Amino acid sequence: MVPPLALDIDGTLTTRDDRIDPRVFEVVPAWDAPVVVATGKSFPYPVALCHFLGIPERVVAENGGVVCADGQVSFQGDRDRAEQAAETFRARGGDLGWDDADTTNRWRETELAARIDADEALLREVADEFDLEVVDTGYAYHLKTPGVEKGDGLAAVAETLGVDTDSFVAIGDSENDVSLFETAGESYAVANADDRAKAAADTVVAGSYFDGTHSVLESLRSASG
Ligand SMILES: O=C(O)COP(=O)(O)O
Ligand SMILES: [Mg+2]
Repeated sequence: MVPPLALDIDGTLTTRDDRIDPRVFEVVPAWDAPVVVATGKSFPYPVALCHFLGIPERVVAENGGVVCADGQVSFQGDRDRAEQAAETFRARGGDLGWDDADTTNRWRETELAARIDADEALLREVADEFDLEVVDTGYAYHLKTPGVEKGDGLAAVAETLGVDTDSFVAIGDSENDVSLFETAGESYAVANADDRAKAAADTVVAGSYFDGTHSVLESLRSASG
């Protein structure tokens, strides 16, 4: 039997140029165990990914802020506080960096994200004042409630599914995956992962992006017989 999976999206299911690797559409729907998509992106993104993969919506979004499994959704984190902090950030000359449509934050319910070229020092200063934290995924800065983590989201999904968290294999690439790695029984960082993710993972694989993820999935599949 293959193990259940907790998969990050950006940097893990993607290519170097931020596209979903086409092999994801072959390998993930054929995986014969639950797959949880655990991301910093807002809720509609992993839901859409599950939909178009043809797999059940088992999702941790917004770094643990939104958790969905078996048709139930729950929320953790204080978006209003993040909004207030963002207002202060803007008043001091900061810019979250999105256009008017702001599809990055438009559907975000528990935190806010800033573009990776936003003023990090100012964002951290303001976050401190509002008792929020800044998480750097390499793709965006997330202004979030401390203690809301992907790992707790995975634990909640695992409980809903009646599956032990220890049986999960997690694969990811950045500091927002550290809690996921700690919660899952076994964890892998892809080669493009940041230092925190690499330090937290049981194994750092040689391949980058989905090449690395694919190699893990292949070896799990052959080990399962
Ligand atoms: O939303 C981000 O910044 C990164 O998303 P990820 O957690 O899927 O890598
Ligand atoms: Mg990632």
